[in-house]
Amino acid sequence: MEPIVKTPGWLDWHPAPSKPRLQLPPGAVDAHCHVFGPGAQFPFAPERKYTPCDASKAQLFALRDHLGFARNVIVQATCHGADNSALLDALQSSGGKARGVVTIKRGISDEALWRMHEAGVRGVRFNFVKRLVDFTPKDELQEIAARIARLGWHVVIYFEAADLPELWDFFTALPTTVVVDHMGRPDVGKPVDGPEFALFLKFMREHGNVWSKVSCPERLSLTGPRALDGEQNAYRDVVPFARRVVEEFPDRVLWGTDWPHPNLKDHMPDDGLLVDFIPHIAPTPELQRKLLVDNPMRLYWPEEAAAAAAPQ
Ligand SMILES: O=C(O)c1cc(C(=O)O)oc(=O)c1
Repeated sequence: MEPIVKTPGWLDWHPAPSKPRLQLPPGAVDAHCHVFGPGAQFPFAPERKYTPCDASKAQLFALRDHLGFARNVIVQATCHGADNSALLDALQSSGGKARGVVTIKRGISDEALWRMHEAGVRGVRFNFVKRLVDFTPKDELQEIAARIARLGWHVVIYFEAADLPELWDFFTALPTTVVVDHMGRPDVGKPVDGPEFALFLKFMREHGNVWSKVSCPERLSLTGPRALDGEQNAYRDVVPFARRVVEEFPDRVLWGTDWPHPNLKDHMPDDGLLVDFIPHIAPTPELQRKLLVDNPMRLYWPEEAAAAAAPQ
């Protein structure tokens, strides 16, 4: 087999993340993270736009325990295309502590979908970020959305803020819960009260089925400071955007580490300090509990969330 060569300039995940100062609420969920390979066992997709380092399920579960999370939601990374084997293997090894979001093509059989459901899959990801994927026709995505809606799954969408106007009609016609990755990548150099972010807030306000991950400050920040060397006030330029979303839509927000942080160009954050970013955007224990426990449990482990809410 050919040796696997990482994309030039690739940054590997932080080798020794700190212990967060924030004590996470019991049952906290890291609701956006990935596994990469290992490439020798689960080859990367031929159509991929980058070749990452390996980031295995064991390494992900070790990070979960180190940071104090109880569960993970593993999202199919684009470097694996529509081959979800590494993700499904991770779900099956998680002892019920991980659920997943896959990428699929229209030819998939009902039986394959059902096997994914049994492994813990609860969503599909539609990606519109051009540097990551080739274009998929909207009619194919609509067909997939209609099929997975019947399983009670949701659609995760990844796009950049400038593309929201063009994608609006497609997104607002989706028949499921819709979860936006990384707040739709706002340009945080623009004002939080400006028209671009106002459109995103309107998207959430007018559509009660739209949720947002308030994740990836390390990707969105233009001025830092970086979550390194004990910095407790990292990525200050992202805070007003994420806090606005958390405060206006406290029951429709999720948070995740985004480990192992694909395609970061200038630094790799300390994941412990990323956790310490959370109180800046969700300042009260109640907001933190919704963001980290109640909301992800309702979406990914609804049977447990319902049982916990039922009168004894
Ligand atoms: O911005 C990115 O580069 C990125 C890539 C991927 C992926 O390749 O799946 O996932 C993410 O959540 C973010």
